[in-house]
Amino acid sequence: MKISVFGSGYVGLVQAAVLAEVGHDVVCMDIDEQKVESLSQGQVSIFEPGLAALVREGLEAGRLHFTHDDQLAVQHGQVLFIAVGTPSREDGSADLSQVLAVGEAVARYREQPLLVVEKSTVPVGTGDALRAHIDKCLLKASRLLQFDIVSNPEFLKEGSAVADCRRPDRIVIGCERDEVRDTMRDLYAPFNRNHDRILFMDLRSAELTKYAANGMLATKISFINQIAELAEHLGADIESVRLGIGADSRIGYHFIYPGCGYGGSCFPKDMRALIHTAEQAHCSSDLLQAVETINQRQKHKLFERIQAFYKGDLRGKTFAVWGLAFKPNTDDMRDAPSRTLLEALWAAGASVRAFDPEAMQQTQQLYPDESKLMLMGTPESVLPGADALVICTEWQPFKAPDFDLIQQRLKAAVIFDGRNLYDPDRMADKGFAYFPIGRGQSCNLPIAQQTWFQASRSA
Ligand SMILES: NC(=O)c1ccc[n+]([C@@H]2O[C@H](COP(=O)([O-])OP(=O)(O)OC[C@H]3O[C@@H](n4cnc5c(N)ncnc54)[C@H](O)[C@@H]3O)[C@@H](O)[C@H]2O)c1
Ligand SMILES: O=c1ccn([C@@H]2O[C@H](COP(=O)(O)OP(=O)(O)O[C@H]3O[C@H](CO)[C@@H](O)[C@H](O)[C@H]3O)[C@@H](O)[C@H]2O)c(=O)[nH]1
Repeated sequence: MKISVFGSGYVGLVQAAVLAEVGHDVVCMDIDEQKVESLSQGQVSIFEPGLAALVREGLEAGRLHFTHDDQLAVQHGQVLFIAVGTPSREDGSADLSQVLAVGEAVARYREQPLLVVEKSTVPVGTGDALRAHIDKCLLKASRLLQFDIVSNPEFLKEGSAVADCRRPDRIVIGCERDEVRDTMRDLYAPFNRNHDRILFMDLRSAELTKYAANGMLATKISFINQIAELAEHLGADIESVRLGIGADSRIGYHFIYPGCGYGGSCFPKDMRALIHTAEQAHCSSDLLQAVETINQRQKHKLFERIQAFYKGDLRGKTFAVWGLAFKPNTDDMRDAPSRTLLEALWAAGASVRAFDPEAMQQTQQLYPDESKLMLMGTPESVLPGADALVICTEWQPFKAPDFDLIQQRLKAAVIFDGRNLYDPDRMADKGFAYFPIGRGQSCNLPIAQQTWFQASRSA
């Protein structure tokens, strides 16, 4: 099938490459000329396991093409995916200007019937608004076009985007006509062989499904982080609690890892947009707001812990940071919790030496001032002379490090762990002052709480 994909970011590029892999003839369009140029030569600027090889295979097979010519791209496919950005506006709502711009290109250049598929995450009602926008543009240009709007939200996770697209848990399709359903079923047939993963529904339900999925996942994270805070204050261990609740199959082990808050390009933005949508619809959004508030607090947790340990004076101190990307296996720094930490440390007069296996270039572009941030080539090289080690992202190589080496190189054996990678008892045995998240007595409680805790234990 001939397919056009607008946007060659994490979603558009992966979708285009995976569709080309199964035999579709795909043209991927982006307004970023430099990106198009590099992609046409098989150079992928984002880090996503398996993606670069897949793009090169698609190019070599002649089934994947990149262009910045919107006319060519609009005219190519019988199905056109919109995978452009939908960033937050100041009031939290989703900025749909990139989506509407694609609609304008459709109205300007398309002559044959077309399925316009929303792949971007867009608020409920966007499908209707997009249809009205295209109709308005057509009317203005005195043109006629037969087109349908389909909602087909994307659920891929960064770091496993190719695998998620090849084997989706479900394929949600919101549309209105049987003929459209048949085309979408044909398009996704290679991904739907072993059991039927396609869920057809109406447009608005499909749009809401995407936000509800992210809302549910974000809620799980803020829930466990709130319980982690409680565990700290009560002298309980959140890691035992996590296992204890995860064993209940109704709860499960997924997405209940406590940490230094959720980040990335999706959860924070989509939670804000969902809250905005609820407000616009005069519905309550208390739960969603609480999830966001808890997350904001959680992102400051590491800094607060560090500040408490050094009694509020961080001037002249240096911190070694492991992990900058918002999660492992990506180089994405969008809304990464590490950024909250770095910026707070700098504001308090400290400097940072940091390492991340993939996000160094992105970080360098964001924070070029070397007097504040020194980016080093290995995890070990950030340690010499640093006052403490801080862990923001749970990359594999950080999970079993050489603790003797850490101890030798740091000024003092102090670790603040935003991802609970190590066993507190073993760390104490090794002579570390170790501060994880939600692990009872190891969490550097303020003195008043420690006194209360000790008193309540001996009572
Ligand atoms: N990143 C994820 O993990 C993920 C997962 C699921 C859904 N989503 C959603 O998918 C959408 C895209 O996300 P992303 O992370 O791929 O964004 P991105 O910023 O990585 O990529 C968007 C791309 O669209 C291009 N673009 C902008 N306007 C354009 C236009 N008019 N025509 C063609 N290209 C245009 C940009 O140059 C950019 O390359 C968002 O709505 C996001 O919420 C993202
Ligand atoms: O138990 C957990 C799981 C995740 N996180 C954090 O949550 C954030 C998001 O993680 P993840 O969901 O794995 O990454 P994303 O790539 O942002 O994917 C989410 O956002 C995408 C964009 O909408 C959706 O498509 C995916 O289904 C959804 O998982 C990261 O900062 C993680 O560190 C935790 O703190 N604890």
